[in-house]
Parts: sequence; structure tokens; C-alpha cells
Amino acid sequence: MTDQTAAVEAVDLRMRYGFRSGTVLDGCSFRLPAGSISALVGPNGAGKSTLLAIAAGLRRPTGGTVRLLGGVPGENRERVAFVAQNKPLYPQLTVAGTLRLGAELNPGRWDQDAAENIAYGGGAEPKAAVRKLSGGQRTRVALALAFGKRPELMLLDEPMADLDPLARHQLTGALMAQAAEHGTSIVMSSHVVAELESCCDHLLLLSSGRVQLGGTCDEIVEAHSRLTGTGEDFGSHEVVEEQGSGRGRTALVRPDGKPDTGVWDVEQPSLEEIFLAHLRNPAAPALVTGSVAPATSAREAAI
Ligand SMILES: Nc1ncnc2c1ncn2[C@@H]1O[C@H](COP(=O)(O)OP(=O)(O)OP(=O)(O)O)[C@@H](O)[C@H]1O
Repeated sequence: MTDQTAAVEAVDLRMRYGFRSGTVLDGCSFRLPAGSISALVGPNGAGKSTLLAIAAGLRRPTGGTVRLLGGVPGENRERVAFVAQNKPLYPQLTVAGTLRLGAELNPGRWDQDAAENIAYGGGAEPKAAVRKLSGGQRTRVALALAFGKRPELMLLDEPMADLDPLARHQLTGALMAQAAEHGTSIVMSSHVVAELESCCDHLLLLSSGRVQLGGTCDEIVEAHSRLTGTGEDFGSHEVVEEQGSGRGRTALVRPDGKPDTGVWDVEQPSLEEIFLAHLRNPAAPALVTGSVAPATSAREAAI
């Protein structure tokens, strides 16, 4: 794989589930670099699962293109692991039997130790039937299949949703180790923005069918400021969200140059504050930095 190869690249991706249903993805374009951890966030119904299912080759988009590791979805299944939101498993199998099946389906690349570390870390016994496991233990078994496969790309739909705080912490560590030691690309959806900042390289906020925010965590944070003061207006600073306050006015902005510190108190908002402000104001101007812009639009920008 070359440095230029994207883990996932989408250009003008569009999706409707049927003539009567609304548009779920409406021209999504982004490029998630290989070898990094990327998070997909957005409100309920934003299309995160739809996007991951398209990338995994389980759904055909209505329009646009998506490429994984340089190929089309579904083409390189042995290199890609997908864990769906409902974590489908065979309920009648035991945990050990599920891992045996994983080994049989992935000859030559299966890592039993990696799979067992994830599957048994939450107290599940090898002989326990999957149908008798707790939600979090089932999630661990589904993730164990993904880790055991030693894929080049993991697509994980809300992998932490059922896990307790300690298990979330352990899984975050395991994902970071997987990316650092094996160069695995990881794309996961999540609702817990505060937990993503410490482990993710790139973030995409999906809203109204498009990428509302995209870039590295640092780029997104550095592109925003919170201004508080008594100024008349925010001038050419791009306002994402504005509120009144006892001390005057306050706004989350994308500054156009350095704000006037004689008029405004300038603070750095957290990533979570920025995301919440964008979620409350979906009409705010989008920001997609060069680090996650698709190669075609990056080339256009350079011309
Ligand atoms: N099989 C389907 N048939 C018709 N509409 C669907 C189907 N699956 C999803 N949708 C619709 O597509 C939209 C996006 O759903 P999706 O599950 O992709 O969002 P999401 O961002 O993953 O949401 P959540 O955070 O709640 O998991 C929703 O309006 C949903 O109702």
C-alpha cells in the first residue's frame, strides 16, 4: 500500500433507500488516509451506518463513488473487517466456536491471541453460548472476530456502544495499538465525541447528508475560537453559533485573521463544544480541511 492510498475515499456519494424515502447521503466527499484512526460522528439518522454499509459493500449507493484501499467495496473482503451496529453473530455457537469459525474463514491470517484477548477480556467463558452473553460481551466477541482477522482496514459501527467505561478504555487502547503496530486503518462511528479526541487522528461530522466538519482533531479545534465581549458585530469572522450573555455577546466563530483582543476575550473551545455547536446549527458553513479532502478536490484546489 502506498502512502497515497486512502483507507476510504468517497466522491459525491449519494444515497436514498427508495423513491418515497428522503435523501440520506447528499454528495458526501472525503478521503480518510490509510494507517490512521478516523471517527464518523453525527446525529441519529445522519447516515453513519449507511455510509459504513456502503463502504463494506453491503449496500449500493444511489450515486457517486467510494473506494477502499484503492479498490471498490466488496472487492477486497479478506483485507477488510466490518462490525455492524447490531453485531450479528450465530447465537447457538459458543464463544470458542465463534473464534474457531473466524479462524476457518480467515486461513493464513487469523491471530488467535488477538481474538482471545478481546473476546475473553470481559469475563466471557470459552464454552458460553453466544445467546447467553450480555450485550457488552457479545460486542467483544464481534470485535474479536475483527481483530483476529488482522485486516488492513476495520469498519466499526458504534463499537463502544454496549461497553462499560473500563471496557471502552481497554478497547480504545487495543484499537490504538492495532493502528500503531500493524498500520491498520480504522474507521469507526461513535456518539461520544469526548472519547474520540484522545484516540482519533481524523474526524468527520456528518449532518444533513454531507460532511459538515472534516479534518484532524487539531485542525478542527484550531480553526475555531470562542469570542466573548461587547463588540458591535463579529465582522468577517464566520459565525457558527451566537448567544447573548451577561457580559455581552458570545459566539463560536471560525476567525478570519486574529480577533481583536481589545474588543473580544478569545478562548479555545473544546472539540465537543465545536461539534455541539455545529449539530445545533446544521446551516453553519462546512469545514473540510485538506487532510480529509478527496484527491480530486485537493487537485482542483491546487490549480
Ligand atoms: N434499510 C433501510 N430502509 C429505509 N431507510 C433506512 C434503512 N436504513 C436506514 N434508513 C434511514 O436512513 C437514515 C440514516 O440511517 P443510518 O442508520 O444510516 O443513520 P445513523 O447516522 O447510523 O444513525 P444512528 O446514530 O441512529 O445509528 C435514517 O433516516 C433511516 O431511517
